[in-house]
Amino acid sequence: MIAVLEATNLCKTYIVNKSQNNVLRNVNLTLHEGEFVSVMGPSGSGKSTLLYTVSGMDRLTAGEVVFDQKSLSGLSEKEVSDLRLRKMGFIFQQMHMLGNLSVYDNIILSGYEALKRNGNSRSRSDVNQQADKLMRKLGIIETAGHDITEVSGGQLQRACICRALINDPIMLFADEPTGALNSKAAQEVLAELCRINREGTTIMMVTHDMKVAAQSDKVLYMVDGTIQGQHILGKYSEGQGLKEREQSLTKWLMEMGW
Ligand SMILES: Nc1ncnc2c1ncn2[C@@H]1O[C@H](COP(=O)(O)OP(=O)(O)OP(=O)(O)O)[C@@H](O)[C@H]1O
Repeated sequence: MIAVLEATNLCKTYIVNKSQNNVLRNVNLTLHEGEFVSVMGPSGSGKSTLLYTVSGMDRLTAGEVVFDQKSLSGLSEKEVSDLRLRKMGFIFQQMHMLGNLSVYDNIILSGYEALKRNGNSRSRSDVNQQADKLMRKLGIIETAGHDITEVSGGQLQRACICRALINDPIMLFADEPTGALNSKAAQEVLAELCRINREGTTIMMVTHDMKVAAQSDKVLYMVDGTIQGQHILGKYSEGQGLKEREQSLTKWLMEMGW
């Protein structure tokens, strides 16, 4: 199996008012191609910080992250930013859509940015076609011209998934992607993530929701800046054995002190 992401002895320390907060303490982590891994744990245990440091959004204090066989610490800020734009996609609970643009324009924006920076073989019309294809696939094509205030939370989060996929990333990073949604919309978004993962995209997702994590392949449990354990569930096929997966995950989470 090929490793897409490898973090070794990862440390992240914040200094606030001269006091040191060791948020990540020697974390080791490997994600292989095609894996769907959830990160759970108590509030403040460092889950989001882990996601931001391994994806190069935040610099490490110590340790190493190798993404797609490149060490992030050996790259300049610009190179890390280019790598994020081309190879990584991001989905957040606070969706961070631009209010003055339509749903469609929000989706194509980073596609155009990648063209501008890299001048690769794609044209604007290829980006437009990709946006169109993704919006149809995720069932939101009718919202293309809408203002972002004119669509439901579930539609907006599906638009965020389209935006994250516009440059065909090899990996998606999702921080509480269902956190702001009702349970029906959350399940729809999760079903899309599972489908995207089955098509080959590696996913790392932070979630507080056991039902959401139960559909990933593996769950990591963080406490106080370290990974305390992992629970392997295997690949989920829609509609199959979800109850048993939820039961086994709940039992394990209880053992971990959740
Ligand atoms: N930019 C920052 N500057 C200073 N401290 C920070 C910063 N970001 C996070 N922290 C601190 O790092 C710790 C871990 O935060 P983080 O958001 O990673 O936890 P989390 O497990 O994702 O929490 P939650 O489940 O509540 O979202 C917290 O103590 C937080 O206050």
